[in-house]
Amino acid sequence: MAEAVTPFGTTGTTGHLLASLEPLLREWLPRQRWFAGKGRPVTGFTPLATTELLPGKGRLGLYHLLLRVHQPSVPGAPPHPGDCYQLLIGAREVLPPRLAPALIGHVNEGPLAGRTVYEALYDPRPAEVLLEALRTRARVGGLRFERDARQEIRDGLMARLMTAEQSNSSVVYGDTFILKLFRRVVPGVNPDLEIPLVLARAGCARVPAPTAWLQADLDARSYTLAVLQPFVSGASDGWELALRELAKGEDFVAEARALGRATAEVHTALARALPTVTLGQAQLRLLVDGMTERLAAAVRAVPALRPYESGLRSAFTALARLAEAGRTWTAQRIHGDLHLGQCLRSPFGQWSLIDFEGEPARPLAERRMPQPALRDIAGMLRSFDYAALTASPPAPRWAHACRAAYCSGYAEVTGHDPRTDPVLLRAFETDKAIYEVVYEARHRPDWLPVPLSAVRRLSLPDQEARS
Ligand SMILES: Nc1ncnc2c1ncn2[C@@H]1O[C@H](COP(=O)(O)OP(=O)(O)O)[C@@H](O)[C@H]1O
Ligand SMILES: O=P(O)(O)O[C@H]1O[C@H](CO)[C@@H](O[C@H]2O[C@H](CO)[C@@H](O)[C@H](O)[C@H]2O)[C@H](O)[C@H]1O
Repeated sequence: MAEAVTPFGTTGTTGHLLASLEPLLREWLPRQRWFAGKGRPVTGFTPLATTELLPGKGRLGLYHLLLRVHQPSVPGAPPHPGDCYQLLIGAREVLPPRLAPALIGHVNEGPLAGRTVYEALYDPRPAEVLLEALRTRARVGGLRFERDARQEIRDGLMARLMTAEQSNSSVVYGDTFILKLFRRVVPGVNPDLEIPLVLARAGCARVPAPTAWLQADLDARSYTLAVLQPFVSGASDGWELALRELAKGEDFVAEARALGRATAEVHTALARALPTVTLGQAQLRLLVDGMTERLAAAVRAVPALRPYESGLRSAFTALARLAEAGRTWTAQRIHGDLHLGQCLRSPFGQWSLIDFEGEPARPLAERRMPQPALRDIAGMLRSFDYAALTASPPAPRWAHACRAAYCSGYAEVTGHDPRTDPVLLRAFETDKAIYEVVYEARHRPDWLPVPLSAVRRLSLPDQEARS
C-alpha cells in the first residue's frame, strides 16, 4: 500500500544531516555515471541547500540536497571551488530488496541514525512526490515547483527511473511524462528549459514542450534543477535506429535526410525567435582561440592525440585565415550537443530533438552564446561516423551516404547546404572529435578508437584524403 502523502516541509534536522551522510556520499558519489569529477578524490562537501520533502521520522524520509563537492583541481587548470550536485536521498528503516541497487549506506549517527539511505529516484514513491509537487506548484524552502498553466498533470501516474546511461537522471511517469533531473547544476537558466520553452512559444513542434520545471532560489541566484516534458511513447532514438539498420545491412539515408530537415526547422525557428549576431574577425578569433586551447588541453589529458596535434591545429588556422580575409558568419542559438542519441523518432515517423543542455562540461555562459548553426551539423556528422565505426564490420560508406543525405535534407529547408562551408565545418568537426576523445577517455575508454579514427582523418591536410 502506498504511504500517505505528508505535506512538504523543512525541519531543523536538515542542518545535521550532511555530517552523518558525508562518509557514505564520499564513497558513493564518484561511482555514479553522472559524476563529472571522476579520477579525483572527493575531499569534502559544503551544503548549499538541504530540503526535507518527506519527514525523516516517517516510514519514508526524503531529502533534496544541493551540495558543493570539493576535489583537488585538475592538474594545470586554475583552482576550482567544486561542482554543485543535486541529490535526492531516501531514508528507510529497512531497504526492500527491489531497491538494493539504490543503496547508499547505513547511517550510524545524527538525525537519521539507524536508517538506510538510498538514491530515492529508484523508488516510485519519492519520484511521485516530485510529480505531485510540480502538479500543485509547491514551494518548499528554496525549491520552486513550476508548471505551464495551460498544461495539466494527471495524478496517480506511476514512476519508473530510466536505466539508460545518462549525464543526468530521468524518471518516466506512466507513459505520459518524463522528468529530467540535472545532476551537476550551476546558477542561471539551463538551456534545456530555456530553448524548448522558446520553441514551444514559437509553435515549433520538433521539440517536446516543457510542462513543468523545478527551480531553486539560493543567495539571490536561480538554478534550473529539473524539467518535465511529454514522453514520446514508443519512440526510438536515432542511435538505436541507426545501429539496427547497420546490423541489417540497410542504409539510413531517408532517415538521415529527415533528420537534416528536422535540424533545419529547429535552427530556423531559433533564428527567428532569438537574437542572431554576425561573427566578424574579433569574434572568430575568440572562436579559433577556444578551439586551439581545447586541443592543447585535450593533448595534455590524452597523450594519444599528440601525433595529430599539428594536423588538427591546421583546421583551426584555416578558419583563422578566412576570418582575416574578411569572411563573416551568422551566429544564433543552437542545440549545442547534437548527436543521434538526441533525436527521437515517434512510432509515426516524426523526429523530435531533445536535450538542449549543450556539452555539460562547458561553462553555462558559453553554452548560451549564439554560435554558427554548423556546429550542430558537425555534431550530427560525427555521429553518423560513430555509428558506422562501432558497427561490425565498420561501414564507412554507410556514414558517407548518411552525412550527404543529412546535409541535403538540411539544405531543402534552409536553402543552405552545409557542405558549401567546408572550412568552418572541418573546424567544428575537429573540435567535436577532440571533445569526444576526452569524453571517451574519461567515461568509456573502450570507445576511444572511434573518435581517434576521426582525429586521424581530420588531421590530414587535403580535403580529398579526409572525405
Ligand atoms: N520526451 C521524451 N520522450 C521519450 N523519451 C525521452 C524523452 N526525453 C528523453 N528521452 C529519453 O531519455 C534519454 C535521456 O534523455 P536526455 O535528455 O538525453 O538526458 P541526458 O542529458 O541525461 O543524456 C534519451 O536518450 C531518450 O531515450
Ligand atoms: O548523452 P549526453 O548528451 O550527455 O552526451 C554525452 O554522451 C554521449 C554518449 O552517450 C556522447 O556522444 C558520443 O557518443 C555517441 C554514441 O554513444 C555518438 O552518437 C556521438 O556522436 C558521440 O559524440 C556526447 O559526445 C557526450 O556529450
